[in-house]
Amino acid sequence: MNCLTSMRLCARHVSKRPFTGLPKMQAPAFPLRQFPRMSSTAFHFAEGEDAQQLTRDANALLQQGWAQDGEGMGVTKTFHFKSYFKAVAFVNMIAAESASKKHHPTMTVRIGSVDVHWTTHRPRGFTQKDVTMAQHCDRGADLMGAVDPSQGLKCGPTV
Ligand SMILES: C[C@H](O)[C@H](O)[C@H]1CNC2=NC(N)=NC(=O)C2=N1
Repeated sequence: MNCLTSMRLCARHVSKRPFTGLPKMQAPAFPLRQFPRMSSTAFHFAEGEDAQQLTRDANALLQQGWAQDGEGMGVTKTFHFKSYFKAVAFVNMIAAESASKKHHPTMTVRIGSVDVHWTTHRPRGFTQKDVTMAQHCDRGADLMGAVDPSQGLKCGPTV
């Protein structure tokens, strides 16, 4: 054991080494602000919205299977159908209401399902319009025979 590996202080080395202070703090692997988001219940309401009313409505939508989007700016839900034709008919039903209300969702159509996302672009955020349109989707889905996810048409071989 020499003077560097032992815990004993060696006057020869201690005196020759300049004091460099405490070891530098290591930066975290990623900036703390980019830490993965915990699931959050904070919606970003657009300017001018009635926050109390919108909070009640947003919570009711969450109870109906809607989920907050990643930014808290809107809500998303996937509707399932037994045929592609029904999925497309559902999209058209939403499209008709969107044209009439001048409020448009982002939709992804799959063989037996439709993803719907409601948010408001101007003013930016979640609004009563998104709530009204999401409620319209739920009513339309019931009328058009939306099914449980397990019953929806899936791509691939049937077993
Ligand atoms: C002029 C027109 O009514 C606006 O651009 C509408 C169109 N559709 C819209 N749809 C959605 N989702 N958000 C909007 O802010 C919006 N604005």
